[in-house]
Amino acid sequence: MDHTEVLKPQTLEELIRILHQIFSSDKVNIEEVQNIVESYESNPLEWMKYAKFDPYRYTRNLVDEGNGKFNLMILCWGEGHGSSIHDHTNSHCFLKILQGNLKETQYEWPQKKSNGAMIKTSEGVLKLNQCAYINDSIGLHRVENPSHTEPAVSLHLYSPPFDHCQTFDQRTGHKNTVKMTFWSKYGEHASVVSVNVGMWSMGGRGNG
Ligand SMILES: N[C@@H](CS(=O)O)C(=O)O
Ligand SMILES: [Fe+2]
Repeated sequence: MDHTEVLKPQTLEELIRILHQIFSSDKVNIEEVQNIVESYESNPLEWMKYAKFDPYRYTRNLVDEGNGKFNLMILCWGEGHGSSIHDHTNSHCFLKILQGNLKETQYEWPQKKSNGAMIKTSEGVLKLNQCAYINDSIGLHRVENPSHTEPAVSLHLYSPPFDHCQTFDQRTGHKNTVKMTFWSKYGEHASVVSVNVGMWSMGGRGNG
């Protein structure tokens, strides 16, 4: 089916329906997904039930499991919160701003035996409703809420879904594998026991 004529989704629910259709086929048209995700106009009333903040780290809140084809989640970034430099485990990563701004810095993969500072390839600020795309062949990135007064909220789609990634030390290029977990699922707070400590190594104030 050709989706290029699809009208702009009027609600988050409609966006999710369209994403299910698109990802039911085996070939993903990156530009098509990016355009549709970008054309949804963020309405906080539609996503606020997923937007759960932690005072110290960004949170990952699962919205939809995409029939096994993708994970759709809402990330909540308090003032100054950021991720470590990381990869995306061979998946597609779409990142849309629902509220505030996020700064994205991209890096080259470090050379196998290198032991020096990682090379920055680009830097930019993503604005409301913008949708960025990255995958491992484009490179690595770090995402930060640059504001010290405003929180930020973003919508992320990963296909295929993954639950671990590699993080990198900016000064040495050394890497670690970390497990990624959800702060909440479908708007319900994940129980305290299921919150894995692994996620803490991804978040923080841009330390990694
Ligand atoms: N890829 C990160 C968020 S970001 O920094 O792009 C995550 O899923 O937690
Ligand atoms: Fe990322």
